[in-house]
Amino acid sequence: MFLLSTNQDWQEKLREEVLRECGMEIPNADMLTKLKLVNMVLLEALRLYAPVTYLFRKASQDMKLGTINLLKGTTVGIPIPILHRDKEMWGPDADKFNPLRFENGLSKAAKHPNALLSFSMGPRVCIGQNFAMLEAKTVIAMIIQRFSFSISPNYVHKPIDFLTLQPMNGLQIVLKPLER
Ligand code: HEM
Repeated sequence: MFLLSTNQDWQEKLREEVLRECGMEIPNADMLTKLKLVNMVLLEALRLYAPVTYLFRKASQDMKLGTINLLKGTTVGIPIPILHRDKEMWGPDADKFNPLRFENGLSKAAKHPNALLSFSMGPRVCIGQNFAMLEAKTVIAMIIQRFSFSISPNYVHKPIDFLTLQPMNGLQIVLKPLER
């Protein structure tokens, strides 16, 4: 909602897509798979503001990680926001909101196919990721069908890691009902 409020052009593109694929209906599974732009915007939001900011792993044995020697029992913290804004990995516009980077799919968006770590990866990957994406797509689609929205002048941009990443003083959005 924050990124669509501050990028009105994308809000309008998403509204066109949602109204084309769903009309004013509650989106069903078939419709949701057709919401490509909504998906791209959600992936870009998960890149710029990953809700889980750190992954922690413990070395189960002595090992070499790249050039670093890790002793058994060492805890490694993986700072997702730093990796998600790495210009070498994502390109010079890594700090910018650019959903088009996901145009050719998740694995082609960055130099490494698994660069997006919002849901982690490997054996402990988030088991709720497909559900979370479907839920978010449905909610965004249903809001965008009914309202245009912008950020309130009272909003102060202070993302804070409080178990998950959140806006420190809330996210004040101004909603305007769309006439249909
Ligand atoms: C945007 C929403 C979500 C995000 C960003 C997210 C992110 C993550 C991340 C990063 C992990 C790995 C944590 C780690 O290994 O340290 C994880 C694990 C997990 N997530 Fe999610 N998650 C989301 C939604 C959900 C939902 C909706 C469910 C359940 C319906 C769920 C269930 C789980 C479970 C059970 C694990 C543990 C998997 C394991 O360790 O084997 N998540 N999630």
